[in-house]
Amino acid sequence: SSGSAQANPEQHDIQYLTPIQIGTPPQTVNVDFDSGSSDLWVFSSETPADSIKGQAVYDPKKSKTAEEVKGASWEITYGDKSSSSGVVYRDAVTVGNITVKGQAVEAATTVSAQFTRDANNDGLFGLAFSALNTVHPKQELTWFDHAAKELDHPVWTADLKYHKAGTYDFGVINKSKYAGKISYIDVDSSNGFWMFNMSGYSVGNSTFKPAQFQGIADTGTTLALLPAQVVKDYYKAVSGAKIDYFQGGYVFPCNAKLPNFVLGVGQAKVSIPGKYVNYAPIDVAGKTCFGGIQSDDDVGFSIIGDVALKAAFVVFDATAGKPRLGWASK
Ligand SMILES: Cc1nn(C)c(C)c1CC(=O)Nc1ccccn1
Repeated sequence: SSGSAQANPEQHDIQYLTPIQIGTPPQTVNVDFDSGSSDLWVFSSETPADSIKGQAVYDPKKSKTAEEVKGASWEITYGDKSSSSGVVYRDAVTVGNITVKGQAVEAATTVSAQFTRDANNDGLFGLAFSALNTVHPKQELTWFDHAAKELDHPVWTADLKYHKAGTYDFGVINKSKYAGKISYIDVDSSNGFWMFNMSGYSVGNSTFKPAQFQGIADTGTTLALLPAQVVKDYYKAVSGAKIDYFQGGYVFPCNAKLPNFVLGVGQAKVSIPGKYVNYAPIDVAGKTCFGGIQSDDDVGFSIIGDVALKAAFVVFDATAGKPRLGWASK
C-alpha cells in the first residue's frame, strides 16, 4: 500500500498541519507531523476546557473501536520547553488512505501554554524512531512503524513548500515531486532521531566552506538551528543584521537582501533561497524581521527544521538496519 496526505502551512510556515482520521466513525484532527519525536498525541475530551482554545478534540467515548490501554501514561517535553502528558487509547488511525488498527493514540490530560495558544494544532504525530516514544510502562510504536509492514517500501517522504501546501507520502517515492537524482546519506538512529552529518555550507556566492557537523531532520521544528559560527557567517552578509537578545536570535530589516544558503549533505547540496530565511516580522510595522536560520545553542547537534526541509524533497528511508535520508532538488 501507499498513501499521501496534505502538509498545510500555518502563518509564516511556523508549522505544517495534516488532517488524519481517528476512530469509528472517523474523527478528523489536524496534527503536526514531527520527525523529531515519536508520540502521537491529541487534544482530547480529557483535556481541561481552559487548556483548549479552538482545537478539535478526539473523544474515545464516541469511537466504537477505541480501547483504553490500562495503566499506561505518557509525558513529553520538547526542546523548546513546550510539554504535554496524558493517558493512552488504542484506535484505528488513517493517514491518506492507509489505516493502522490498534495504534496508540495518546490523549492529552495536560498541555502547556504554547500548545493551548496554537488554536489550529490538534496534536503531534511522531515520525522519529519508536525508541523515543514516552508511553510507559510499555513503550508504543509510531504509526509509521505499524504501517511500514503493509507499505510497498518502508519509506515516507516530505515535500514541504514555502507558504503553500505540500505533501507527506508513505510507501512510495513519487518521481513527479523532485528533479534530478536523490542523494542518500546514512542515518545514525542510535539517539532515536533522523540524525546525519553535514559536510559544510556556503553563503551567497561565496566558496563552499567544509565543516563537519551533525543534525537531525526535524519536520516539527520551524527554523534551521545551526552551529553558532555558521549562523554568524550567514548574517555577516546581511546588512543591519544583529542579535536581539529579547527576541532570542538574529533579526534584520525586513527589506534586507538575504543571500541564499547552501548546506552540504553528503554528495548533495541543499540550496535554501534567501527569502526562506525571512521568517516573520517581530513588530506590527513589519520593519524588523526574525531570521529563519538561528543558532542551535549547543544542543549538541543542529536541527534541520522546515526552513531547510522545504527547500528539498526528502526521503525518510527506514530500511531495516540501514536507515537513510534521501535529498533531492525540486
Ligand atoms: C526549538 C528547539 N530548541 N531546541 C533546543 C530544540 C531541541 C528544539 C526543537 C523543538 O523543540 N522542536 C519541537 C517543539 C515542539 C514540538 C515539536 N518539536
